[in-house]
Amino acid sequence: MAAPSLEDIETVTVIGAGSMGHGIAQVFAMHRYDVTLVDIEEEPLSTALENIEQSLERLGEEPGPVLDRITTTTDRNSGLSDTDLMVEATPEDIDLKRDVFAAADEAAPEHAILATNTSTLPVTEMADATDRPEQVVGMHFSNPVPLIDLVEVISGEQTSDSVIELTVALSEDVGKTPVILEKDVPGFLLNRINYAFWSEGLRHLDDGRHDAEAIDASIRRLGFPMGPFEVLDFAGIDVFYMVCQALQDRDVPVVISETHENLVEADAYGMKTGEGFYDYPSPGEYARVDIPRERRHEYNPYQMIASAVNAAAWLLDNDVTTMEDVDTAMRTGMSWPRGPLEFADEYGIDRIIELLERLHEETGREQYDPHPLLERMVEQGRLGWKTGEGFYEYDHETTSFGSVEYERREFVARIVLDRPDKLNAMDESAWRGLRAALEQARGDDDIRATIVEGSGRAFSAGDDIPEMAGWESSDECQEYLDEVLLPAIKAFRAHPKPTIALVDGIATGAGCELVLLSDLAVAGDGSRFGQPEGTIGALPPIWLAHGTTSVGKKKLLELATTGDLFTATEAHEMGLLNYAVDSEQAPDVARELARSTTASAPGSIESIKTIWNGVEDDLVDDWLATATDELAERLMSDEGRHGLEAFIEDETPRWER
Ligand SMILES: C/C=C/C(=O)SCCNC(=O)CCNC(=O)[C@H](O)C(C)(C)COP(=O)(O)OP(=O)(O)OC[C@H]1O[C@@H](n2cnc3c(N)ncnc32)[C@H](O)[C@@H]1OP(=O)(O)O
Repeated sequence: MAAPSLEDIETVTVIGAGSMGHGIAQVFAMHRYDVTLVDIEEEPLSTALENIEQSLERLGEEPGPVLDRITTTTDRNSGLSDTDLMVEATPEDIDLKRDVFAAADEAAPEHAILATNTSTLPVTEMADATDRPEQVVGMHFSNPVPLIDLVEVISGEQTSDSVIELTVALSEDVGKTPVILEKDVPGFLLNRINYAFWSEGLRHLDDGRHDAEAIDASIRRLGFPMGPFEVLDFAGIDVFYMVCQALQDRDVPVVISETHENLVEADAYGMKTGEGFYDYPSPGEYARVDIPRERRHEYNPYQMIASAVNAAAWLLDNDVTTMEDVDTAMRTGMSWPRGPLEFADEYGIDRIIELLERLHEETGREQYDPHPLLERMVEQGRLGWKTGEGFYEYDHETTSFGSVEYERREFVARIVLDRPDKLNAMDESAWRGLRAALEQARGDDDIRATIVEGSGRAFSAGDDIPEMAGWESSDECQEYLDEVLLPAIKAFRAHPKPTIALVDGIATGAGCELVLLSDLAVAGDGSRFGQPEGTIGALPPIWLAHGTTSVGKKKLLELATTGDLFTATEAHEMGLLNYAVDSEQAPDVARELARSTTASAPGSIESIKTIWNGVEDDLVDDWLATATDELAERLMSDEGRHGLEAFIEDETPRWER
């Protein structure tokens, strides 16, 4: 039988007055529908009405007209006799649900649609209990129903297309965002991805490598309003336990973590019991957990994202749902700032696979075995932002400026110093290339931040020493400084967008000075910094003129006079870096920093930079000019000649007075 049209649906019967049931009743009643709420006893029904009233008041809605549209009854058959749509919201017990569906099939009019709000059980098995399987559909709301807009619309094996269409229209009519699951797979979309995501976090609590705070801090870092353990505490650790069991029952390879088991055994379900991963003031009383921000780089949150992406790939490759619906569901239903596939494209599909392979090797768990869909994407060059196509398509542009590569990745300009065999030493072509690349980024209104990095094992080892050794007079040196190096430095400082130095390796001499002059800087933990110019008979002009705005005098002079290399941790401690993180995470932390700056108005950022440069110029006065004059002298001195020659000959210079 053809499904009724949206206009034909006027009465809705909700079976079960628990937290989901009363929320569903409220939402339909708020949108023109006459609702009958059914439960086996009076008490849950009166509690449900009280809860609906309170919820409406909190939403600033007048309760009267909405409550007037809700009738309650303990007589299921009479509640169904005149219904256009049943939404079943009873406990997650397949036998119970099949009973409800069989009874509804008897009691409800022939045209009525029978929907289940199950979060995990097979819609098809409920449909089988009726003689109208084509009119049985999954309509999975999210808790709290009045606040979370997602509805998973699930097709059972025989659900008709017109019933799916109608369920989508109904969801939209009550202000919800529907996503469609063409197949009735265990966990549907949300819980399948939630399991993949949360279980990767939970695993670490068992082995003690990371704690809940560190993992929550790292996920918040990506823009999530709450970390996974805060969410589990809020939603109910027991509820997720039931989801895990239901997935297991339906042969999904699920590993329930020991920590999870222990919490459930101890009745520590989270906020509702006052205790879970965190403690709460009293049972049922929510207090936002204080997660220390400084712990946000301890764990790599992309491990959880990668696990979620793998689960999403399974859904896509099995034609269960669409890319857009995966991302919409996680954004709308779980408050992800971006969907898993959007995250994957940004991170790089090749890197997602690398992470998964490592996790698979570490755990042997099937959930981490990279899905063939991801492998096919890599074979096709669909790596995400970096190739202009991943799950989605992007505007992508690459240009070479001599040994400097320019790449536009969404809102970020990526400038790569690319002379890896010379540790990205800055010769004339590199300085000119840097300047041209900055110009390109400057002219692109869509670019909101510029990341400068090096290819290979260095950021940059500094100015090109053989090139410097080729200068024959101070004037030649001065001319180079005035026409090549200083204009590039000036363009770097005056760049209107935030500049972020991303270091993963060596940053010495002018390389270290570029880090000093960048607005923000992130380095991998294996990086080494230094100002060794004195050891080749030269001096570091920018370090001396600008250094004290970041580094104290004693440290600045110690490093300039000894040429000692120092670590990323030391660089961070002395104020040269915003973050020193493990190398694997460094590019992501730099990109996240770039994204964070997009919260500020581009004009404000430009003003902020202008003012800071002015303050620094006042402090620096004309010392940079003095330092470059001095450098030109030094390089032409006997010391300078000897030092440069010694480097080229790979000898230790001998300094005599
Ligand atoms: C005003 C002045 C400003 C300045 O910036 S002056 C330059 C200041 N910088 C320096 O003095 C650092 C010079 N480089 C080094 O001391 C060493 O490198 C490092 C300690 C940074 C790394 O040492 P290791 O890991 O052993 O690498 P490797 O074999 O020395 O270098 C690999 C290749 O890179 C070339 N290279 C390194 N730095 C420079 C440079 N600044 N200018 C030109 N080439 C450089 C080398 O020569 C070599 O090349 P090949 O393999 O052909 O021998």
